[in-house]
Amino acid sequence: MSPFPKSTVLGYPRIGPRRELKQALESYWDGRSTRDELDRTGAELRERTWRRLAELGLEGLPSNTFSLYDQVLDTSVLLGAVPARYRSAADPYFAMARGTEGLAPLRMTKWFDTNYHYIVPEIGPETVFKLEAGKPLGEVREARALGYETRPVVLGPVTFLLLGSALDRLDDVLGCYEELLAALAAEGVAWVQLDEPALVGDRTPDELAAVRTAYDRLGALGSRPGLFVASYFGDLGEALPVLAATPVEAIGLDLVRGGAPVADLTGKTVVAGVVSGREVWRTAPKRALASLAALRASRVTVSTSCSLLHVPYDVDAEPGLDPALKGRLAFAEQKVAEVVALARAEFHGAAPQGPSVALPGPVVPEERSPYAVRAAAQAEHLSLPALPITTIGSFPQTGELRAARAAVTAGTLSQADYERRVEAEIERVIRVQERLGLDVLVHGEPERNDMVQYFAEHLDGFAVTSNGWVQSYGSRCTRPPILHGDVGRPSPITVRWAAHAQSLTAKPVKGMLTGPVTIVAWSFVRDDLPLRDVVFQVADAVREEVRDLEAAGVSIIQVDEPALRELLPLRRAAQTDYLEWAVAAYRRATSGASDRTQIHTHLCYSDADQILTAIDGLDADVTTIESARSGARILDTVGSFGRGLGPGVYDIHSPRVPSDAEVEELLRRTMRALPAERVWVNPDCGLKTRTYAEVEASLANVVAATRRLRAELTRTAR
Ligand code: MET
Ligand SMILES: [Zn+2]
Repeated sequence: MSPFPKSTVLGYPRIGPRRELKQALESYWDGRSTRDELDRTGAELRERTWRRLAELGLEGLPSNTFSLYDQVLDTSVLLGAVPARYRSAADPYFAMARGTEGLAPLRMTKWFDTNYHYIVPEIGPETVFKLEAGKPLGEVREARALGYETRPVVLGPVTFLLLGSALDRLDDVLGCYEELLAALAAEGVAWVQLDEPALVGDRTPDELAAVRTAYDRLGALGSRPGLFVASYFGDLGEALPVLAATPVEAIGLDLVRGGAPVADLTGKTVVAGVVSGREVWRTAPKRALASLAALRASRVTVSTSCSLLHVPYDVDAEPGLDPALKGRLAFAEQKVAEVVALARAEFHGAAPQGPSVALPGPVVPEERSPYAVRAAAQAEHLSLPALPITTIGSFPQTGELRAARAAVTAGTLSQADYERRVEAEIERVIRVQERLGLDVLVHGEPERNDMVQYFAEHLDGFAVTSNGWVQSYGSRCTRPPILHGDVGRPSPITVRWAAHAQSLTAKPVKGMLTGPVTIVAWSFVRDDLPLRDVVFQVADAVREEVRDLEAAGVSIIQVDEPALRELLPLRRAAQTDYLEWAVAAYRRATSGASDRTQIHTHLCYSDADQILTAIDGLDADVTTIESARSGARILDTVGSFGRGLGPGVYDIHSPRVPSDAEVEELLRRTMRALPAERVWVNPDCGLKTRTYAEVEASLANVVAATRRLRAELTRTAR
């Protein structure tokens, strides 16, 4: 077996340095280009990545890290786990990812504690696993034709099955992996990378036994490539000795988030993740070299702590960043260079230091009255109908709006003209909602490029990038701001837009803020302060904004915390502490509101079991939460909290317009579980990725369904 290369990365961004893949996908989905054209863009991006990694001096190049949508979905396809209902679609792959006219997409959820979303494998008793190895083999051949030998990266069997809640199918799936390894060996592939990030969480003895079974069995294969099992996002803990006792030749460790391995790994290659794939700060060379030196292994390879999928491409594509800050930053390209330098032990000099530490003041939230008192004050102040209909905040981000923002940046549109356009868009959004008959209106967030970036642009202590895109799901990317110093709010941020919207209508307009945990979760954060202190600084800024909105006459304020679960530590031992301070930060941000101001919060997933107490602890008057795609479970859990609840009545991730009958059915389900006076009606999430045609048709059906149920309520009341 050839030795493992001295330097590698676990994966690389794939959306393209100028988001070429995004453009190509969206053009294909809109029917403006062919599948061939899409595939050509894919091939160009793969070629560019391999060439760049080789130019930078990286020895071990990965392949099969490209994906047209998602690497977990690719694994479902690789193993033949394509549910029967998608097989006859024109393009089954994208039908699973995005749905079609008549077909809902597969479920999507967040990838461990990142903001990347994957498509959840759907595995049932009827699933027949069958290897379809075209993609990994194709990429190996494609790279070889360009002169590069690569290491295909495939999601490992244990993590794949855990994500699909089907570990009982291990035996069947291992048959496919055996076939895959044999095919790769026949192709002359020296090493394969099997990703097992699920092993850094708490695993049961049965699950650890599955790890042993899987890798003993794959290791026993006669003809196979070297096996490199990569873990990331934390410490392998108990899984490390299990894995080390199997015949796998190389083990990948996240030495940024995880601790130094206790096990003696003599006989193995350790692929040491000392360059963070999650953060944008330059690697401190002393620390990295010390972790490398501490390893007891037969061979050590320098690597990233996880795939570089989670950082942008290139700091040098950021001419607008302050040079002092730039000197502290490393994006994917710079991180590859760091890996190479560390592997050559040529890493000299210290990474430049950030600003000095400033601690936030003492945390003493001023509590609001108990819910019953608040609810009475709000009922009197707001006089809403039964089953109030609202939305989550954003309305379609039209091409005109995006073009106008680009024109301001380019200097061809004045700030004043831009602001007039935003006001016109707010008026349009208000009129649409009035015409449809919604009860609590929103201004539509047209001024926001993004729910975190917009706040970052208006707060001290943050920098924003112009090209720092990171993939969130499918073709969607975000540009996480960089929180590099102390946070402050020099002046009100959203008040003028909310006040403008309220001036246009007699109905209540809900003010929209992003919560402190989410702002931090979706930013790259300074690493010289505990995360908790950073979140409290942001909470104080949000608190000032809440107070100013209230003072401007806004009676309902939504503070979104869709990322609350995302920062949850993967291991239970650390979770309680996190949830305590996260809840405290939210309450600090919202508790300055008076009793008659209604505080809403919004979470975009229903798989909330781990954080139920925390959601309760937020003490929001109304919680809107995703639920349309995932059944009634939320009703049994969050439904028991005794405050307002709006389980989403339709999925906004797909262009599909829900029928009124469908919405009615979901509403009936909610009303069987909750007293009517606590039920709110709303979509699963914000509408900014949809078109006006989709939004108006969908909301019209929501209103029709709600009105039928309201009429029934009035009849039973009589
Ligand atoms: C990801 S949650 C989004 C909430 C935000 N208020 C919106 O509607 O876009
Ligand atoms: Zn949402």
